[in-house]
Amino acid sequence: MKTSPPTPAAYYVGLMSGTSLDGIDAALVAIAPHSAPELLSTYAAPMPDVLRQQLLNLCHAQRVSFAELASAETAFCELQAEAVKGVLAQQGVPTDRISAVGSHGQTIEHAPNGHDGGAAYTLQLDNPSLLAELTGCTVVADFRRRDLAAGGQAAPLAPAFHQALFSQTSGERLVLNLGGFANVTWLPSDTAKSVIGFDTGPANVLLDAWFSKHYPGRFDQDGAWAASGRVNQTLLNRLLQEPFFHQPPPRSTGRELFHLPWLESHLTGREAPQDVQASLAELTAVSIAQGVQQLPLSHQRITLITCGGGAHNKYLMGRLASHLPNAEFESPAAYGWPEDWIEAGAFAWLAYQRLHSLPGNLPSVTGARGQRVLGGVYAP
Ligand SMILES: Nc1ncnc2c1ncn2[C@@H]1O[C@H](COP(=O)(O)OP(=O)(O)OP(=O)(O)O)[C@@H](O)[C@H]1O
Ligand SMILES: CC(=O)N[C@H]1[C@@H]2OC[C@@H](O2)[C@@H](O)[C@@H]1O[C@H](C)C(=O)O
Repeated sequence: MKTSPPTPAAYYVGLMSGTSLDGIDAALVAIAPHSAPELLSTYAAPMPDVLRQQLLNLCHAQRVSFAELASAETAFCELQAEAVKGVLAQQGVPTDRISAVGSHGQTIEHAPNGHDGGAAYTLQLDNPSLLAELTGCTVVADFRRRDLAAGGQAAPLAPAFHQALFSQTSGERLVLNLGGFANVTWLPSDTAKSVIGFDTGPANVLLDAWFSKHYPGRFDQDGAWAASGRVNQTLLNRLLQEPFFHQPPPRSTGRELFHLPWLESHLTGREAPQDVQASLAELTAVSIAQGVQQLPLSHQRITLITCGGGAHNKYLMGRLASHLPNAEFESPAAYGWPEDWIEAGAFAWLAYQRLHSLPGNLPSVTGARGQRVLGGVYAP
């Protein structure tokens, strides 16, 4: 009997600029049916200070002009094009080998439940038409709004990719993303069961904001400043009263809720700054541990695959280990995916799903009425 040759892998680029606004990550990914996506090369385009400030001004802005919006969007798309060209040059791959670029865009506001009874929305700044023009690649973009239209939270989307990525391995696992916000994915060992995933709350967003208020630089390297402080239990308890932490899934959040003024509204002004930093790290660790405790874990010991920039924060990882004593921490690098590239990889995979008319969301995670094909296609 003749067997047909295996379908060769197609190349996709995933672009992610997360809520930390530290830069645009580009991942070149080889994807073939029935095998785990393979990471071929990576490129990080750092966010220039001017663009970062422009984007921060747009996040939960009360008043903004269309000219400011357009200027930030154009600069953002130019940086995305630089990231696409950078990741291809790294591997010597010509543009015409790329099936599509999956672009997440920059989240500037996320209100999946609406505000004050208004319509639900999630806003990602992006210009896929310009990106197609600048790169000469097919671009897939606007991944979140179809899930929202189907009654979902539009986030987190990465759990579907986590399932695809780790489907070749067996056993119950958790994937934890420590980005600006933290989200957790439960992959059951029994594949007949549904994946569970949700945002647990802030991860780096408040740590970065409080650090930058006191020191030059964007983040507390290895959590050294937090480690020099002591957790203020009264402050921590006050922060944990935020209703988001007590909502059952599906749930997702963003900068519109957790921002510097939110933190400052809980301070008396008498706290030592380093104690506030330690308490913020504790808030992240405790809210993640509380999220994990809600999961229907079938084993006492659990493998926790940790990704996102917060995985480099030694102090935060130590606090997590202390609140999750039964967890065995594993790096996704063991699967060929270093911790900083999973989210960009997710948007390469979502572009693949779109071009093959396959669903991108998991209704068990987002709460959507059903599976949906996510994103729109912009020809080169
Ligand atoms: N060595 C380190 N020590 C402490 N923190 C670090 C270190 N390296 C990275 N980080 C943190 O990781 C953050 C960037 O993480 P990442 O790129 O995963 O976020 P993101 O993609 O913007 O987030 P999100 O998942 O919310 O979209 C930095 O802002 C910083 O807070
Ligand atoms: C609306 C939005 O951009 N949400 C981000 C954010 O960053 C982490 C967490 O909050 C997650 O919900 C999501 O990103 C990842 C890529 C996701 O959708 O899975």
